[in-house]
Amino acid sequence: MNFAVEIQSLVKTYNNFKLGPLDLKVEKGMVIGLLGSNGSGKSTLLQTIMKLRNPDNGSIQVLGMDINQHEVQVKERIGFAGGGLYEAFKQLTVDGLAELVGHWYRNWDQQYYTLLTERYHINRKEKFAHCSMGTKKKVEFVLAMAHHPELLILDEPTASVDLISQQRMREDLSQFMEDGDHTIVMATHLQEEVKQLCDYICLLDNGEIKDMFEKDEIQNRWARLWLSDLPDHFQDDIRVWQIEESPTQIVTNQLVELEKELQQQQIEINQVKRLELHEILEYILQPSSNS
Ligand SMILES: Nc1ncnc2c1ncn2[C@@H]1O[C@H](COP(=O)(O)OP(=O)(O)OP(=O)(O)O)[C@@H](O)[C@H]1O
Repeated sequence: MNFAVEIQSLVKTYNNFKLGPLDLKVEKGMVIGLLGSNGSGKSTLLQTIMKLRNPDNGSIQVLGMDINQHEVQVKERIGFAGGGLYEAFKQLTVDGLAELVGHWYRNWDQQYYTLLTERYHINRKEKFAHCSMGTKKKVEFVLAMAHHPELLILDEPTASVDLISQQRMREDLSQFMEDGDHTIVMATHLQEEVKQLCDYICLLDNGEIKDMFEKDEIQNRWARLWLSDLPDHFQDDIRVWQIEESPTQIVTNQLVELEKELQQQQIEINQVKRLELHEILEYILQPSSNS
């Protein structure tokens, strides 16, 4: 299989935090959302993939090449936004930054850069240091897009960005994905972003991958059911994640199978409600009361 990112046994430690050991494979043509609470290690992971942080252990292949051995060739093909990458050059104007960044990439597209700055209402004459937080995020995004990368690595690309620009970014990212060979790995806290863009979700918890799953599949599996009654033996059923009384409700992560069984046992299902993504994530991060 063709992977855009392949990580094996990655470990990165700080004084009070350890990322990994972690294995991750990202198929080409997919959008992977990295989700997890503040401090779970999303930025550390993305920055380590980009070699902005040195891992203690492990190997990272990006677009089929070892990032350590082929850093320049690999980075030519990646668009990265996040991690305060341009703070060191903050005395430059946006146009000045673009000129600098443009020299790093053979595929730099000045016309596309200009079009994007207009689309996002960015004042190209403004010093980067003077740009608002949201504008800085938009500049990072535009610079990442303007050299037509194959892989986008984005760290909360729309955080602090106004709603209209957020929507435009999502549209631009969807368009970016229309070429089947493109891939996005993005850290996000926004449900809207996950809903509109992501194929897979990788859930990080305290530096470890807690789960990785297909977004549509998981949303079909998790539900809350209101029942007329629940026989005792369901208390120990691993498909039943949580039980509540008055009225009798259960949360399941195996809706189809459980519905079938309840019907066979002639237990009346009064209502079925699919869970929102944030509810599902909360359940996954908590141990099941039936496990
Ligand atoms: N340079 C550093 N030195 C020491 N500790 C660090 C450093 N950078 C990050 N950390 C710690 O590593 C942990 C993970 O941080 P990281 O920024 O990767 O989390 P995150 O999942 O991206 O969080 P958020 O959602 O808030 O952006 C945190 O405990 C953080 O304090």
